[in-house]
Amino acid sequence: MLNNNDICANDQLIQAEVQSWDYVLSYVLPSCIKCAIELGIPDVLHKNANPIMSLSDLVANLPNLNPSKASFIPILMRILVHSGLFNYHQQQGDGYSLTGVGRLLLEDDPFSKRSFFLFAEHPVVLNTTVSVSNWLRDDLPTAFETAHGKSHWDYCAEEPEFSGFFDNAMTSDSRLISNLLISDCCKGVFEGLTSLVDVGGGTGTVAMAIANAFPSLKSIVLDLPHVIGDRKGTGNLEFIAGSMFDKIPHANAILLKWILHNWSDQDCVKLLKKCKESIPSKEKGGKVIIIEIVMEDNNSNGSNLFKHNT
Ligand SMILES: C[S@@+](CC[C@H](N)C(=O)[O-])C[C@H]1O[C@@H](n2cnc3c(N)ncnc32)[C@H](O)[C@@H]1O
Ligand SMILES: COc1cc(-c2oc3cc(O)cc(O)c3c(=O)c2O)cc(OC)c1O
Repeated sequence: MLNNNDICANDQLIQAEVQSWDYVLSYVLPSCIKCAIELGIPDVLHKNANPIMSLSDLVANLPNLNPSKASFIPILMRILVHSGLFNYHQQQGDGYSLTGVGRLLLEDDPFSKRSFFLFAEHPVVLNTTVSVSNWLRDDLPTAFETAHGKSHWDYCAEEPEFSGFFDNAMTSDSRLISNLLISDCCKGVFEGLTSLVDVGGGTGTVAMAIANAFPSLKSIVLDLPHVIGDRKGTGNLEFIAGSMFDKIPHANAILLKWILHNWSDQDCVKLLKKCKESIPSKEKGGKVIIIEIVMEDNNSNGSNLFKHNT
């Protein structure tokens, strides 16, 4: 007969077993989200005249689905319903609709996270994530270099397809943050400035929003040549190709959005010194505006580890 200690031990084992299956299968959801995006499921649901779309209509409207695979769509939908991306409407005979999070997978939603999901599931990124233990054993600075033999930025310069995925992911966040930056809550930071360099400004989404909101402010995007490409500025927006470690154009202010987290402390100090050389003193209005994820102190329990700070 089982005593109380055995029952406790059994309960703990069952809990551990359940938890471990969650970990083993945690790869399933991101790959199902990628699959749904690539099949066009969120966009087909969104474009349907009725907010609830029947399974048969959904299957019939998926542009690239091989008819022999139609019976697998309910299984995919079940996982995505369970994860809160789609609603399931049984009363209406197996119907689906988009949830609030599901809307963020749409191609033309202004706050779409779609390109971030596609980037995170790109084979180059997946190969990086499975190389972390090798990286901890070798002496290379990043897991990306362990997996691919060169830095993320050199790889991007040579592989336009991957670079496009990365730039699109960054652009999607920039669209969201730009709206916030030029809103009442943040626009004071830019008032009175006549020039600003968005260092590592990517495809220019943030600089463009600032240039449009502040017509008397010249907004310059500095990024690597493969990112700037043949982008041409207009009016008060300019694109400059170059390395921020070589030369940063002079301006009243510098914006560093999602830059410092990619670099070691020593590189950050080097970069911040370069920034200082390119702006007037604090007394004369010079400023460096940093947008980064700020981590709580190491002693916290991690429940609010990530905070967006401006
Ligand atoms: C994480 S992304 C952030 C892009 C953009 N600021 C944003 O938030 O969407 C980092 C950017 O830094 C650029 N970058 C990397 N090394 C650079 C360098 N040496 N000089 C200029 N830009 C660089 C990358 O090309 C990329 O666009
Ligand atoms: C936020 O700025 C950056 C994000 C990322 C990045 O990188 C990875 C890498 C990975 O192996 C899996 C992932 O899901 C992601 C991301 O989702 C993600 O955002 C990378 C950066 O520079 C290389 C960033 O600056």
